[in-house]
Amino acid sequence: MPAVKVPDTPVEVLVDILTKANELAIANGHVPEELKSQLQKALDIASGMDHYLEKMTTQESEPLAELYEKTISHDWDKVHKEGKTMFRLPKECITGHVEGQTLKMLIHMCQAKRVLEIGMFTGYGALSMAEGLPEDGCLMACELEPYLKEFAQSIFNKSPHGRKITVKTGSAMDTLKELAAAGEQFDMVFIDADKDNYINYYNFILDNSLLRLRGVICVDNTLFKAKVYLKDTTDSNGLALRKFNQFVCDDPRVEQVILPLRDGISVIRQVSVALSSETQSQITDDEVFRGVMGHPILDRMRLDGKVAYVTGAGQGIGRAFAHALGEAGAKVAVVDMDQKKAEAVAEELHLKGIISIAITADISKPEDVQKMVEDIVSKWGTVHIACNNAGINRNSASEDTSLEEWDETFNVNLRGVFICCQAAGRVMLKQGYGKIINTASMASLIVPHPQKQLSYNTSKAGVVKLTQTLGTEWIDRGVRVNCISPGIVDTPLIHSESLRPLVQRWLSDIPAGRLALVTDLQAAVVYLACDASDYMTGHNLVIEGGQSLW
Ligand SMILES: C[S@@+](CC[C@H](N)C(=O)[O-])C[C@H]1O[C@@H](n2cnc3c(N)ncnc32)[C@H](O)[C@@H]1O
Repeated sequence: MPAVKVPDTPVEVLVDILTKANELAIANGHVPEELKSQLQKALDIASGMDHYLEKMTTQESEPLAELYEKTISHDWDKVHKEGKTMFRLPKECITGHVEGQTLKMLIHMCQAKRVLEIGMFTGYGALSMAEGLPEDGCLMACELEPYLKEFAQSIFNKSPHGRKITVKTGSAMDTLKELAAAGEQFDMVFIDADKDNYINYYNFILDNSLLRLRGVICVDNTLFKAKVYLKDTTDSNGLALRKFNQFVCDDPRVEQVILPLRDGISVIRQVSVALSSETQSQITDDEVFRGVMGHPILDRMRLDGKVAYVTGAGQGIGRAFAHALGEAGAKVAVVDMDQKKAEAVAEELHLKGIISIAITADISKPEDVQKMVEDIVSKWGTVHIACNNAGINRNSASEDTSLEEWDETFNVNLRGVFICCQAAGRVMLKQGYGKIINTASMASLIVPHPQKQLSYNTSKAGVVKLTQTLGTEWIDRGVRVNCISPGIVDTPLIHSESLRPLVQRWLSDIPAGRLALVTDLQAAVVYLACDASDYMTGHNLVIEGGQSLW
């Protein structure tokens, strides 16, 4: 879509002045050539900028382009004269392409899920921001004019992101009061309504905690056609914005920058305020108040810079663990007997920007395990997180269980896990730090039925005892060993011919009323892998929808 210029930004004012000066210079025979050439150059620089920004900024989506087109071609005078809008709305109100994409980028950068917009107009900014929100994100747009809600809604309905937007008509201040009374909070607030009220909106948001800790306030038009800094300004909006900018600049609760984009966008974030002596006497200023090392709890669960491996990561629980550890920031070695599966999962992680490698290893073979650990150490220097997850399950009545089946199960489930713990543990003990997370099973606590799986149950009980023993033996050298005991997980393993008919039977034994999903286990592995769980060792973390309690 061809870019339509929105007038009245500092750059546009500059272009206007330079154009006039240039015309005067050309018309006046006494102006030196050198001055004319410099003027032309200044005009080229100023007039080319907006066009270049439009061209180099990611193109807007179809619905946004339609919204823009519909807004600028609408007869706003007519609808006002017909009494459909309270005020005559200038089409230049619209945020537009470059600013819309900037807002969308800010949404991504602060990972916002809940956004508040004050002053929606036809919804260009709202839809741009909604496009940047995750699927379960939401945007509340405040707009005085009911006519605009209908206008915008017809286009929101054409976008898959439109359903994230709720429009609240009426005075924005009334809506803010309602939201505060309901205890609502937002990750980002975009203020773009009546300029005289900017300070009131801003103060209300901060005073009533409508902005969550680490949230961001963006404010539009804060350069207001350069009037905020031109000495001869008499325009009331220009003066209101000058006052607003100074107020925010002097406010110790926040930091701000004004981006000289279009008509100026202020980006404001809250900072923790130095405590006054009066407040200091009322509160306990410790790590609970400030966060351990200054980190809020969710940040303490991040695994940035950590090196992890997950065995049996080619599918099911292991794959989910590999994704979870990677999403939390760790580099992940995806280990599986099946090379293709390991490579496929490593590729999935890579597509999500997670650093990963695929390693083929049979964990029942000590030489494979040794090589696995050596490969990881030679690639990434160490191992911090060892997820010993690979396991097998065979079914047979105990009186018929062969020694082959017993040995095969124990070789992977217990001996294999021990070999992995030992190989990774040696690296970890040497560096005085490590997190080992073994996959045990609810079968370590109860005897799942009616299927018969003696060797599996016994081997998993062994994993718990192995975990308890290593967990207590190694904790004083910085290595924590814990295990996770999932209930019956909906993985390819249980879709075998023999197990499928048992699913209904199992469901009646599970208080949660459903099988576990691999995603139900992901937070647990991240928790056990992160420093926030440092005081936990030798623990069996049971995640079974309550099944072991019935
Ligand atoms: C600059 S436009 C907003 C542009 C919009 N953010 C966009 O992305 O295109 C300002 C809007 O604020 C609305 N407005 C003005 N005063 C208001 C108030 N007190 N409460 C709610 N909305 C208001 C106007 O009707 C107008 O639609």
